[in-house]
Amino acid sequence: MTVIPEIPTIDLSSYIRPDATPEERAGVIEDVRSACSRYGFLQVKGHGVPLATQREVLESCRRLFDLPQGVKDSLSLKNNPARRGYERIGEQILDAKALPDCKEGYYLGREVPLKQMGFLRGPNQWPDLPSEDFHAPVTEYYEHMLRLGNSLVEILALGLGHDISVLKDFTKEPVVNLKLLHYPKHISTDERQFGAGAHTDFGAITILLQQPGKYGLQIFHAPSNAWLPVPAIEDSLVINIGDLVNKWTDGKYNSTLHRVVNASDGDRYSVPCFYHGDLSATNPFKPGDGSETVEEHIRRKFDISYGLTSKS
Ligand SMILES: O=C(O)CCC(=O)C(=O)O
Ligand SMILES: [Fe+2]
Repeated sequence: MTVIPEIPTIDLSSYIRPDATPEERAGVIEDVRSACSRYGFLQVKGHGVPLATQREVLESCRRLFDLPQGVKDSLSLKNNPARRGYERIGEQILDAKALPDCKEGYYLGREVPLKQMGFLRGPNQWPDLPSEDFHAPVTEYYEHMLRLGNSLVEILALGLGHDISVLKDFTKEPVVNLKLLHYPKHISTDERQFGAGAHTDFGAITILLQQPGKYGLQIFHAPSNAWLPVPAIEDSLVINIGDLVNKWTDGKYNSTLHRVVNASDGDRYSVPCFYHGDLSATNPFKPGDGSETVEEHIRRKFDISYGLTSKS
């Protein structure tokens, strides 16, 4: 009988703490390496993101998605070359064999001036909510994601046997985007309906905050041919490898198929943070391998999932 494993939980404080010893850091690097090569998924605690900040950003999700539909639609990502803003229910198709996703979302990222606007970079679209209810908590969470994302890519590179200097171009001006998500209660009886259809993430790595207790995320475990639920535990963040790192490591670090079916008895909120990296970077682990740039790779996958053309 195949034993269905649990996704490992790793305490990152032994790497992040300024006084962590080289042995402690090496232990974390090895644990992350093993989790990435076995599952492509892990959970982390000791990540340094205050619990109050996590709670506030989830509250901000609720406030945003509670706005009237017309207000949300006026902030649509489809009118925005930077792809910042609102996605309505059914607007994204993550699995072409399933029905459109039963979720609504909202993309945000680093504030880039209008004159430098381009794919995945530009000014954010801010909803008309008091700053303390939305802008401030979301920005605070975002700053933590930047810091944590940078530590994680460092840990990944070290685990692959590289010096962190290989990340110079990749982390120069990294595109790191947040997506606020809302899954309404799952009421469909159609087995092709998911909150998020089965997919792998497009970028380098994803850091996911789930609303505590609101199960729904499942990852595909190929050896046991089973979908494993990922626990939604307070103060625990889920990290997963995206297609870029999968490609750059020839599958050594796997981007694992996952999907969401809201298993709770009500709304479920979550906040993935997609660390894509500098858009002009290519494979930091094998320079000059002729691979696509980060931008070419993400643009292709992202725009297809929204039925957008890849020109603007
Ligand atoms: O909501 C979740 O738990 C996961 C979302 C996800 O997989 C994604 O947005 O790529
Ligand atoms: Fe995902």
